[in-house]
Amino acid sequence: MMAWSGAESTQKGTRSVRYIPPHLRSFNNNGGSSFVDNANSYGPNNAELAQYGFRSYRSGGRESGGSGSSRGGRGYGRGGRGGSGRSGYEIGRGSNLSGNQDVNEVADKFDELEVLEDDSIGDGGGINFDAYEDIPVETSGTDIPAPVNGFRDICLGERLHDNIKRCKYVKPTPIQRHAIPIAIAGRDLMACAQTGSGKTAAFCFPIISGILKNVHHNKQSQPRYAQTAFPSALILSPTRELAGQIHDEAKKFAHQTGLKIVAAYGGASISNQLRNLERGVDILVATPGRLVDMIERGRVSLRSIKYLTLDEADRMLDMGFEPQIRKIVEKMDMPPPGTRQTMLFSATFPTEIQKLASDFLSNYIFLAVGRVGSSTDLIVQKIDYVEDMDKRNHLMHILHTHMPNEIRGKQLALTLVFVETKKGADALEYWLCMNGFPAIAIHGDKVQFERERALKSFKSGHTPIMVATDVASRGLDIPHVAHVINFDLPRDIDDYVHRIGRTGRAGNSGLATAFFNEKNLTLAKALVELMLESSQVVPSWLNQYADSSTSFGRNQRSGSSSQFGAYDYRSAPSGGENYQHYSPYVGEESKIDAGNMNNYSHNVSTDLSADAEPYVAKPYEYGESYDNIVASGWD
Ligand SMILES: Nc1ncnc2c1ncn2[C@@H]1O[C@H](COP(=O)(O)OP(=O)(O)OP(=O)(O)O)[C@@H](O)[C@H]1O
Repeated sequence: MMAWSGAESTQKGTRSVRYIPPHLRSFNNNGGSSFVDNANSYGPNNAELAQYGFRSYRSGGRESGGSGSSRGGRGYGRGGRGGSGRSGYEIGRGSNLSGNQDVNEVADKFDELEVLEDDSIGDGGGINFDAYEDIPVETSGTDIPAPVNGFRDICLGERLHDNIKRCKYVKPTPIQRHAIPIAIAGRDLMACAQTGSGKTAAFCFPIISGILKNVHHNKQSQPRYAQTAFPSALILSPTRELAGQIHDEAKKFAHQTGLKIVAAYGGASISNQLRNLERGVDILVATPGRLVDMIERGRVSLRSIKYLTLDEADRMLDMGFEPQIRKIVEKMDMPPPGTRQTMLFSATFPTEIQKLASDFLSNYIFLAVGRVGSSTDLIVQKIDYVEDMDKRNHLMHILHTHMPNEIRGKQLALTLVFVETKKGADALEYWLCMNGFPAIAIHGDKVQFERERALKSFKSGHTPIMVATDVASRGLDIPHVAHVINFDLPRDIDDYVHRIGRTGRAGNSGLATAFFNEKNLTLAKALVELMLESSQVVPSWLNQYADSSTSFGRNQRSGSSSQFGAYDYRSAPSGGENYQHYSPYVGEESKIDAGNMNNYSHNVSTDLSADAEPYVAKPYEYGESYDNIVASGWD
């Protein structure tokens, strides 16, 4: 029996208590709510769902003998598992929203897009540049090239300029204004800028432009060994989905240039990827595991690499990925720093990672747009105190409040819910669907086909709620994500920054709600500091938790703070030597309330490392219901 209280109903002769969210209690009087007819139905009624093209999943669940309980996350392999190819709920049929639109359509039809003149696109080409007006920028290093105001101020080549217009990018974002001239000048770069601020273009444009300028030289210098590919540029990403996204973006930027961009990531057919490589490759976008595999098969050589980029660089160099990145960068045949150009990008850059990263760089420039690791003011952050046992109830309340109302453009606003574990993601997805909320889960235990289908279904609005682990926390640029909910808060504030950064992108506003309780105590201080930096209202109870907690705040993490908190570790008096190592994984382990959280397994590595080198950590000894900590879904 669910431990919810509220209105009462009679079921099978016994008095049972069911929960009705306060704001929906009036529905009883109106007679329009499913709450009146159905003791276990908490979702919006069919009429509400139909309005958006959804078919309620609720009745199906009950007919199939569902107890209405939210327990029992196992064995409900709807759709995704076993490959029936359909989710239990069917959404979007006949919808006038963008439900059936293929999300890749725009990329596929790029050819047909007009190259508009600047003044016909409008001021910001869809980006709210006012939001970035006052952002402080700090650069350090020697001989720093000056920033530019417009794309035309840099000689990127006509074809690239045309493609920039096709993308409707009128003005460079601040990170682009500063990073592109630095990269064009051939300098190594460690760049930190807020989520959704255009870092992808900031590293893609100089690479594309640089290869195009040297195309003749590149062709001549490329050894012509059969079957081995010699890319000129390598872009590494921590997740398969992000690699796919960067690949798609780079293809748009390199449209009609003749450059060949190939993606190589795990979970997808290696033979197809190898075939693509055989046709030639200038820019290879890869996840580390699949790349190592290809190199070891002799199908890729890194000896012609002139440009190396690590996107989400701090993630790529943390404990999950670092050995593999070192192998790729230092132990294969890649030219050394100084010979190749290396660029590292992320929204967060803890100092210890900066130190590691400097091994890969030569005389580099450090660039921080905004404070290192800060979140953008465009995201309204809300923190609710919610005990574990109340989380679902509270989530439902929030979804009721927001979901039926919000339409962004022509599409229903999307909600992204982050949970800690893969099983937790499946369990919550199931529970939401059982309660009439169209949800789909994405995590590292799903096969790639399921992951891609989940993402596509979410992006298109077919399934406007996605429950995700950290596999979806970084880099993904999904339009219309209006709300990010941290159902389970991460243990690391940087992960929080990346998660909430799935909304409030490209100058748009967004909302991020987090469920906080005493288990998240170690995050309190950093959370308060982050919120204050981005002008958020901090609840007084959270301030009290922050004051009482002994956790590290952000300043301690970054080792120093300058005017606005940007920080190049080289500028510390001891070159960063006095930095206190901070690991979110050490100390207080998050003990998950298995009773409430339904088949949660505690996994010490975040789900992002599912795309990396097999990483086996010590299992927590919480009892038999917890699995060994072996991340799966390796490349
Ligand atoms: N100059 C520009 N004008 C208009 N839109 C832009 C411009 N630059 C980037 N964008 C758009 O802004 C969005 C965010 O860009 P991008 O995904 O590169 O952000 P990011 O900084 O890499 O974010 P994250 O830190 O989450 O990886 C994308 O939809 C991109 O197309």
